[in-house]
Amino acid sequence: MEKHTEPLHLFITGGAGTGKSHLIKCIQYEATRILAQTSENPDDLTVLLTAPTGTAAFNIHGLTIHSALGIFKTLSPDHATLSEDKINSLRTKLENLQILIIDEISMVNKKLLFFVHERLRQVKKRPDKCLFGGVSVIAVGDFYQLPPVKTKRVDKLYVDDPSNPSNQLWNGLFEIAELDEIMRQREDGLFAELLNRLRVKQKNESLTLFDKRTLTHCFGDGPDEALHIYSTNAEVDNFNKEMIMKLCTESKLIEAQDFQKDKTSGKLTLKKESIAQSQMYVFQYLSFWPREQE
Ligand SMILES: Nc1ncnc2c1ncn2[C@@H]1O[C@H](COP(=O)(O)OP(=O)(O)OP(=O)(O)O)[C@@H](O)[C@H]1O
Repeated sequence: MEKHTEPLHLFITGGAGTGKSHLIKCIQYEATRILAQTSENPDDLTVLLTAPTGTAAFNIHGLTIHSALGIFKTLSPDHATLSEDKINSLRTKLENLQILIIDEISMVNKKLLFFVHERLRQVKKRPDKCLFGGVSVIAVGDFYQLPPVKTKRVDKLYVDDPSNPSNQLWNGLFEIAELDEIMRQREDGLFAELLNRLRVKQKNESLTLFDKRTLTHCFGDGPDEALHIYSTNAEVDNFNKEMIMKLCTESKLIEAQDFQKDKTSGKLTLKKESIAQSQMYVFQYLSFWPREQE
């Protein structure tokens, strides 16, 4: 791989289960291996795997964008530039970074992407116009999935708004690659195709008769150990209770003790009323099982 190739801006998209996360792990592995050959120190961090939330980052064994690039959650303009001290310590970690991978890009808004651009530019000591400081960016995700929190429509990445200076960081810049084969349900083609149709459906569009039939056909209890998904908490509780009763043969009554802080002394005191409530709660669940003979 040439050391000074033009930076890549690639958006990999596709519906749920098409293998986006799987693919980026492969890209990270291969790119790290290849770039290690051109680095002076093979242990240099050349590829960074990130996601906008902790859960999404955990799923790909990566870091959150905020922690990886020293970005504050508030995204306040005061923090767009880091102090020299902080930027230096970030620079020691990222000075050889060549590829930034961002998973779940649908949850990133224009402001956050601007902070990413700014931070990389500072780390790489590049001028304003140098997009993402010359680092290649591979964004992965599906705009039909979760949107960014508390973001107006115009601040969403895919909304083309030339009046917004951050618009140029996404619209017209990223090349699109689409994965169109669902890998997660690959043994059930009919169901996978139905999921693809649901993906692009509007709330006010009703299901076709064919799709309704396919879904009805999917109803069933399945094996007990399989993950069950219900639409209400009451149904979840019922199923959990049933399973507990099936699996547990012994019962124990545990007395709960609830404490509260005394406003005058500041000490914790036992709360009388709620003990009864707690006991009832425990009893409600445990009384289904046969009690031990006293
Ligand atoms: N090329 C492949 N061959 C076989 N299995 C694959 C392939 N790509 C992905 N998978 C499997 O398909 C499942 C879904 O993949 P993955 O989680 O990467 O999809 P995704 O597009 O990121 O989904 P989501 O949008 O829901 O996060 C995983 O179990 C993964 O191991």
